[in-house]
Amino acid sequence: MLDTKVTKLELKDPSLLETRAYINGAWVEGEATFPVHNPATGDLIANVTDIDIEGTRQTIDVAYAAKKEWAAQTGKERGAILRKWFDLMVENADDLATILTAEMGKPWAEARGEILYGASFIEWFAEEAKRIYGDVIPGHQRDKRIVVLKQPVGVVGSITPWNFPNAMIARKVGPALAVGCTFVARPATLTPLSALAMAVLGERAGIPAGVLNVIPGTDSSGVGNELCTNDKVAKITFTGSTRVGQILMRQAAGTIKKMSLELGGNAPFIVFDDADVDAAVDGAMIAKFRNNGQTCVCANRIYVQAGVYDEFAAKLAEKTKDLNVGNGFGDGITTGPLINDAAVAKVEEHISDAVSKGATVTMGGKRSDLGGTFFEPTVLTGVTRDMVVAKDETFGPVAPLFKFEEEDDVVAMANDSEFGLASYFYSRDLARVWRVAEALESGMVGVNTGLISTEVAPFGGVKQSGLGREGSKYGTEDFLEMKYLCMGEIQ
Ligand SMILES: O=CCCCC(=O)O
Repeated sequence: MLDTKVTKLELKDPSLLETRAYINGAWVEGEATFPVHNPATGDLIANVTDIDIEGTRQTIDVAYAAKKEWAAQTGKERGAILRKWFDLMVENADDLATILTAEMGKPWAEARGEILYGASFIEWFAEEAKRIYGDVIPGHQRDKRIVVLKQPVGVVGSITPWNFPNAMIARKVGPALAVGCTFVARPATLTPLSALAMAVLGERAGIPAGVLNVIPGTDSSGVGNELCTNDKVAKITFTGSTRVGQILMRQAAGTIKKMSLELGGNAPFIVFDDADVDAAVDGAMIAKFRNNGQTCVCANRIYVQAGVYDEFAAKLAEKTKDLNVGNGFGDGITTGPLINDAAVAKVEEHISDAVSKGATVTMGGKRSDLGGTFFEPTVLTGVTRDMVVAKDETFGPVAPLFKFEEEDDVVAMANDSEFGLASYFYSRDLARVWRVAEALESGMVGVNTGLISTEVAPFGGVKQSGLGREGSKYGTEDFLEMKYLCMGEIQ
């Protein structure tokens, strides 16, 4: 039962809980609002301004008008503002985490970790702002010199998901603003408050009017379509499902926009006989149960070689017992609720399909006694290729264990997916480490680790997991155009 009375959040700085849209440096109250609820309790946290297609169009105009002046600033000037923004995020990490947990459900400590992770992208790109280098190419004729300039693409439209309401925006807006683009952010309808709180701090950091705009709302497909078809938007950056990514790509084709797409995954996690099994169990716990399994890089298929299968399965089940499911504000909680009923239904379908085809539930397997969308962390053994979990991303706390015999077979099974975002494997054989790392068809490979996300590395996928990379020294490239000057001699 969803509440209709707003529940007050305990914040050191209550002004961070902003419910208005942020457009052209002003806080805009819309005529319509929409409710944001805490998925752990159903409590109403806020009624947020609902920006429609017309409001989106006006915001794009504003961002378009602001782009010339912002691009004219030096990298050092833009970087200084971003650095201030980073400092403010870190200073306010507790409150930002409280807002994040309230709207998304992840445990408060994990939410705080996300805030620092998000902030790290702002810091990284504050530094990169000074390093947008061009090139000088030796001329192809005696009287010619060739110079390559890197210029900001212009207005960036950003569409981000509910599972990382801070970090997914941070790693898009950081590079965009660093190189001189202006930004229109459309946060997920379920989690707009983290994005608005970031904008509050962005304003305090001195981001000029029109450069950063945040337009929450409910008409996701209408606003997405406007961002993708509006001539004034030069680039779309999106994190979300492959299905929606395909729609956006089709819509953006009409105006040939640059696209960065960080889409679905179905990550294999492989444990070879020669692995350190305890380390592999620890890695699997992170890769599988981080954010309650609701992460695009979460391990979705766990392949364990026959010689260590039983040991690994027993140890993983034992560790899973330590997870503590509950309201993310509770002490010692490691695992929050799933985001909504549809997420629970998908998890239940995947488990019942696997069990109907012969899998065994060795841990969890059902809704938690806490009710709502809480679900018991689950381990399944005896999982086979014909089960839905082998093909579909579960996006929930289910660890399905497949048994394999040969390296070639497991690499073939791991690659037997239209997705190619992340993969993980554990082995102590150096030759195998290189062989398997090179053979896996994914943009990122965790070798003897279950956690690969950092601002210093290029995050992104191959195949239908997306286009482009976020973070790292490569992270600015998708926000830049290259222009070459062919310089003739002046006679
Ligand atoms: O769902 C995708 C979120 C990616 C989180 C990360 O950076 O690890």
